[in-house]
Amino acid sequence: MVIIKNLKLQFANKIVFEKLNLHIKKDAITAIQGPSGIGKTSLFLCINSMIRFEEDYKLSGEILYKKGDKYIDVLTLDDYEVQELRKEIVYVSQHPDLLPMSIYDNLNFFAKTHKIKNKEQSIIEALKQVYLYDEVKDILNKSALKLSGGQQQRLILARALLLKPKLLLLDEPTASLNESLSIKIEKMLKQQNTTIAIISHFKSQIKNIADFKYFLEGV
Ligand SMILES: Nc1ncnc2c1ncn2[C@@H]1O[C@H](COP(=O)(O)OP(=O)(O)OP(=O)(O)O)[C@@H](O)[C@H]1O
Repeated sequence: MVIIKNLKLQFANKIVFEKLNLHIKKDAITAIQGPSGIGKTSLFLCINSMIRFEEDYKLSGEILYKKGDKYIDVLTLDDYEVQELRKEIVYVSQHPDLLPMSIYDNLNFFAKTHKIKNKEQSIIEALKQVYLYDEVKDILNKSALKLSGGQQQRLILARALLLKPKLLLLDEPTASLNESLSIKIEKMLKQQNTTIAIISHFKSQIKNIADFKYFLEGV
């Protein structure tokens, strides 16, 4: 689904990674590990091309993404093509980036822009998938920013699942959750019929869900 060849990323004069080669296989879960600051989040931002919003960066190599039955190189896309790409590749940040709106509207906004069918039912389903529905069903019109860290993290995961992405990039998706919720979320992710790449520093999590593993090492 994604083939990364000889990727090099640099901010100003600092090389983050180079000669990076990696495959994200369709319908499998690929785990990305590595020490703090090695470039895991930056790698995800390269894959969905959000890196282009950063200042003073240089990116070279190839990120081949299978769109339909042909591969496109993410590095060569124009802004419109990138916008379209982000409907298929959804990134879930480790820092919940919720909008200053109600819980419901945080989902509804994206459901509308992505033209999700059976919107209301799909929103409820997504909240149930992340084990949040029972906690928020009576406060759906309250601000999402008032939720706890763990609830916010599950809400942005629900938002991503709602969009039914072809590739889901998860950056430490359970970092703010307790162990029992983390295990439930892991099981749910394992049952998804989608391609997932996940950054995680939890060895047990990687053991539980990863089909393939990569460990990023310093340059
Ligand atoms: N916009 C930026 N401008 C300059 N340097 C940056 C920028 N974004 C990230 N970096 C640097 O690039 C390196 C990789 O950062 P990144 O966040 O990708 O690492 P990470 O492996 O995800 O770390 P962590 O596990 O702590 O989240 C770090 O040294 C970071 O300071």
